[in-house]
Amino acid sequence: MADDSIVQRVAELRRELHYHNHRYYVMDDPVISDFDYDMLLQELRTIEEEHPELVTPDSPTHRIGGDPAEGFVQVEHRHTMLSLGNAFDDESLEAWYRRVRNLLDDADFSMTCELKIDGLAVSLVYEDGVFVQGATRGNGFVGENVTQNLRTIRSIPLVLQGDPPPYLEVRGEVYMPVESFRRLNEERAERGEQLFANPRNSGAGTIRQLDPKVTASRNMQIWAYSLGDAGDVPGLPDHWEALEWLKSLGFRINPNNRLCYTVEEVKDYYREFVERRHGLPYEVDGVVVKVNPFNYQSSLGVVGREPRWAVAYKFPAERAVTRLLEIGIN
Ligand SMILES: NC(=O)c1c(N)nc(OC2CCCC2)nc1O[C@@H]1CCC[C@@H]1O
Repeated sequence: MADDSIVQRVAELRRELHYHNHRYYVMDDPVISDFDYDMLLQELRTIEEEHPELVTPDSPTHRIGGDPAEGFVQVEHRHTMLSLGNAFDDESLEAWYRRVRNLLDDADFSMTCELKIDGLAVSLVYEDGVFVQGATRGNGFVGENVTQNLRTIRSIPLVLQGDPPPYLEVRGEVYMPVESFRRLNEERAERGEQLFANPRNSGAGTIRQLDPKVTASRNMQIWAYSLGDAGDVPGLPDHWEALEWLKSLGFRINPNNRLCYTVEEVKDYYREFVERRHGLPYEVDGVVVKVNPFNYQSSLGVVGREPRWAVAYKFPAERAVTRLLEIGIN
């Protein structure tokens, strides 16, 4: 049985490694060298090998899980994962805005504008601050349990910082960065294998791999974009505060999110990213506009599976050839 000093050292190493993992993979701002990080990880691995009774599932040494799964177990989402209605031009965005204002008796309200990441929506469940279950969106009600694969994504925290509630669900979009997609296709071309059509397909395929080692070998990332349900965390007045709070817990929140107070500001944000979208290291297919205050979200409610309080303002479609040339495939 390990003596107290070993148990203390293991707890200290885990705290340090989760912190440095957060600095490197979530903040992209490491404070120690890769070498020093690896030394800490190796020290923990050595102790865990000598004292297997100390190993815990949330240990930073266990990001790349066990054996390949036979298939995926289904998971029912505690709160339905909603879809988004689309707007394709300023008129339909303004029509959405007017409908919302009418339903809110002409109240003023702020809106969050977020880039619509072109990836795979996932649900992350944490109990007592520890990552316990990850699932794909599926049909919105039932998804696939892909916990082992999501654990390999370094920007998904295994242990939360701050003071999380006993149960917390967070939603995010998992994606393959464009550069990783290009490199993956280069390797596949060299091996004469079939190429992936785009980062979204290769990302979706990677998350639905049966073998977590394959997922771990591809540089998948996540942007967290909402709570599972605003009701899970009483005391947060609106979505913008919820995103700030999620960031304080250790989630990776997109720095381009913007709080807007008028539909003109929303249009400015949209036009800014029509220009900037191809300079981003990940694919986006529009802007998600959300009514910010939670009380307004709940009074607006949901129609079918689409919230009245959100809309996806899509970027104009592009000629596929131009796109392939732009990301360097010709
Ligand atoms: N893809 C995204 O970046 C994104 C986002 N930034 N924010 C949301 O908010 C949800 C919450 C209520 C309805 C949509 N959804 C997103 O993606 C959705 C998930 C399922 C279908 C879309 O991909």
